[in-house]
Amino acid sequence: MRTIGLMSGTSLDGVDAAWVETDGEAIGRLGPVLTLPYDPSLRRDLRQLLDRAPEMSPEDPFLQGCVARLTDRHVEAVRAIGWPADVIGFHGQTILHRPARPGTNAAGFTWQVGDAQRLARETGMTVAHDFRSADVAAGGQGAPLVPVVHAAMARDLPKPLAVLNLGGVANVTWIGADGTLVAFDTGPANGPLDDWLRLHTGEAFDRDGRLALAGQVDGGVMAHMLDHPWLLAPPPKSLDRLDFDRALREAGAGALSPADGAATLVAFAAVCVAAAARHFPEPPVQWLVAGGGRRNPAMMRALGAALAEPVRAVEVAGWNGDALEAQAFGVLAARVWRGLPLTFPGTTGAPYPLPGGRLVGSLL
Ligand SMILES: Nc1ncnc2c1ncn2[C@@H]1O[C@H](COP(=O)(O)OP(=O)(O)OP(=O)(O)O)[C@@H](O)[C@H]1O
Ligand SMILES: CC(=O)N[C@H]1[C@@H]2OC[C@@H](O2)[C@@H](O)[C@@H]1O[C@H](C)C(=O)O
Repeated sequence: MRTIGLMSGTSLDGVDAAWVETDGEAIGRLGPVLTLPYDPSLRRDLRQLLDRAPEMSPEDPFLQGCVARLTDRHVEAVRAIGWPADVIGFHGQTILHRPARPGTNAAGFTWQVGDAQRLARETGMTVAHDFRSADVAAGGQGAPLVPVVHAAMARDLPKPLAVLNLGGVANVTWIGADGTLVAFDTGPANGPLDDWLRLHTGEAFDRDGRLALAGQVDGGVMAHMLDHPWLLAPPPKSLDRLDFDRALREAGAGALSPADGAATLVAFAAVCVAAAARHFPEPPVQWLVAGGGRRNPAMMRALGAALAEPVRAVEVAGWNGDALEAQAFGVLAARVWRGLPLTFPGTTGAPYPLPGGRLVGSLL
């Protein structure tokens, strides 16, 4: 099938789009990729949505305005790709993620916003969307979803392999020699760092890790954060973009200088990844890193120091580390079309390999 994948990630920086030929299992021709950045006002409003989502009704006029603007940007991205597709994979924007916590009875909840019908109508293409809710309803974490695509991409690479995505939140996929998948969110990555930069410098992110590289890691804050139960909790596990904000505040991160705060947030992200490795069945031969965090030398240096194995950007394997998630949602759209499972016991804790997602036709 010809697919276009669209991903608007937790960094809220824009929508990534990619054209992929795939049957949902193997990956064929990879076509154009692009990112359409959000203008500062949409970015600010989406960030506000994250804060307000827990108390927000789906009918809220502010929310609906944001959804229309967000969806229009996705329509533009499909038009800018300019290649025809049989199905679009439309992730939407996660504004709240509260999966069921092991050991509790409360039902899980995950909320991605975006108007799939409008996207289908405007593009004239079929749209696959709502990728996470079936998994959460079945007791899974609803994230991460990309691991099955990581495995397809990595078919010919040496195993065991770890693929790490450094987005707003970081997630890892461990792929064993026999195809076993162990995948989960490792911890915060760029999310708290971006917020820190916005607060102290007005910049959207720490370009090239300059601020973090100028600072010192704070031992007191790190000691506090290393006690966080998240690090030892076994997978499956997944995070909301804001899950660590309170713990970081309580650890005193807010009192640090801008540079020391940035250095400490980077160090904590790396420590979370190192802690994640303890949950792998065996060490990987290498770590392949995707997502915007691989462009941050402070982050890559901290990972290199924290991990025993080589850490490399996914480009060494010929992948595109900016487009990987968008490409994955193209592949996942084909899987929705074919009714193939999206999630597995080893990825989200789904009770069994579980299909998900919904399709909207352009004529509806
Ligand atoms: N040159 C750079 N230097 C430092 N950091 C960078 C650079 N380029 C991108 N980043 C970081 O990467 C982030 C964007 O990463 P990415 O697009 O992978 O996130 P996302 O897909 O939105 O998140 P997620 O994977 O959690 O959904 C930016 O917000 C910034 O923090
Ligand atoms: C709920 C949600 O949107 N989670 C995102 C987020 O961003 C990174 C990490 O946390 C990952 O679990 C997931 O995204 C990727 C695309 C995934 O599902 O594989």
